[in-house]
Amino acid sequence: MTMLRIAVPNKGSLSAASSQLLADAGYNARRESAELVITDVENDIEFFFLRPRDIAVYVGSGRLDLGITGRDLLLDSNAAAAELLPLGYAHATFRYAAPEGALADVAELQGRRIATSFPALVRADLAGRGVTPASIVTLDGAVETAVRLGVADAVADVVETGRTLRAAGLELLGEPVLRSEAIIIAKRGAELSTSHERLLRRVQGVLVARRYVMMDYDVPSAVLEKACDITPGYESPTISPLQREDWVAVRAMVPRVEVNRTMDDLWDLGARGILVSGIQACRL
Ligand SMILES: Nc1ncnc2c1ncn2[C@@H]1O[C@H](COP(=O)(O)OP(=O)(O)OP(=O)(O)O)[C@@H](O)[C@H]1O
Ligand SMILES: O=P(O)(O)OC[C@H]1O[C@H](OP(=O)(O)OP(=O)(O)O)[C@H](O)[C@@H]1O
Ligand SMILES: [Mg+2]
Repeated sequence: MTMLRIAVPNKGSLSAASSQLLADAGYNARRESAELVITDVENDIEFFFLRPRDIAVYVGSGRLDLGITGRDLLLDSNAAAAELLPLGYAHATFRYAAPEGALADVAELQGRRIATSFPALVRADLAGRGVTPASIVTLDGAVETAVRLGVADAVADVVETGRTLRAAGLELLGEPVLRSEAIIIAKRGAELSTSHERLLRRVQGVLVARRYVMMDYDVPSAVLEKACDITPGYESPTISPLQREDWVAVRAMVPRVEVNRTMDDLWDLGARGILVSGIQACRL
């Protein structure tokens, strides 16, 4: 069996969180310095550190088995690669923007010059709307400045907080073109081997452990059904007997963001001894 080969972002917004995710999944993908390739002998995997924008190209060509990149970068690449798993970080939207008060909606991009680092994505989106721009000006970054410097009338760019846009005197135009986040990709149509699947399962385990906590509580049997409606668990809550009659213990996974509301609801229902603990790792 050949070694699994994975592409990992070497720079930018995706880089640190991707290395952390792999480390949490038990892989030795820590770069001491500027290594371009790291071999994790124990797990029989090679990690190739590449520019996020290039990762879809390598994976689409079949030279690397899997890669971590951004959904927006994948869609802009036209590579023969497909999304396998969203990773829950590097969340951003991709949007049009124009000088404040200049344009009313996306249709008014007709006949305008649009600056972007994602020309294929923009071309496809505008074609889908039947809008023909005068030109698409492809820039490497700091796209927001293109309007002020007179090389474009509007921009299409990654927006997280919107701070960069506002600072450049631009306002959003229309709804987001897409919502992006970090994703794992594979060659389109490729069959997944057991070692691919093992890596995906490990990463999924980390994501679930990050998203959920374990909740334990005691509740009168009379309201058990209502309690289980509040904490349905990931699959199904575990119910155990208590020595105290007419009470049971319940154990269920709860989304981290809902922990406090869930505890309030359980308390109001009559549950007591509510304990919350973190999940270190899991396979579900
Ligand atoms: N401010 C941001 N917040 C969240 N995600 C972002 C942000 N900027 C870029 N991204 C996302 O990061 C991914 C990689 O983009 P890129 O490699 O250009 O990162 P970057 O942080 O912009 O790096 P660079 O410093 O090289 O411009 C893209 O999928 C993009 O959606
Ligand atoms: O909505 P915000 O929170 O302001 O974030 C969005 C900005 O962040 C990224 O820029 P980056 O700093 O990577 O510079 P770049 O444009 O040179 O890539 C992106 O390209 C936007 O410009
Ligand atoms: Mg950038």
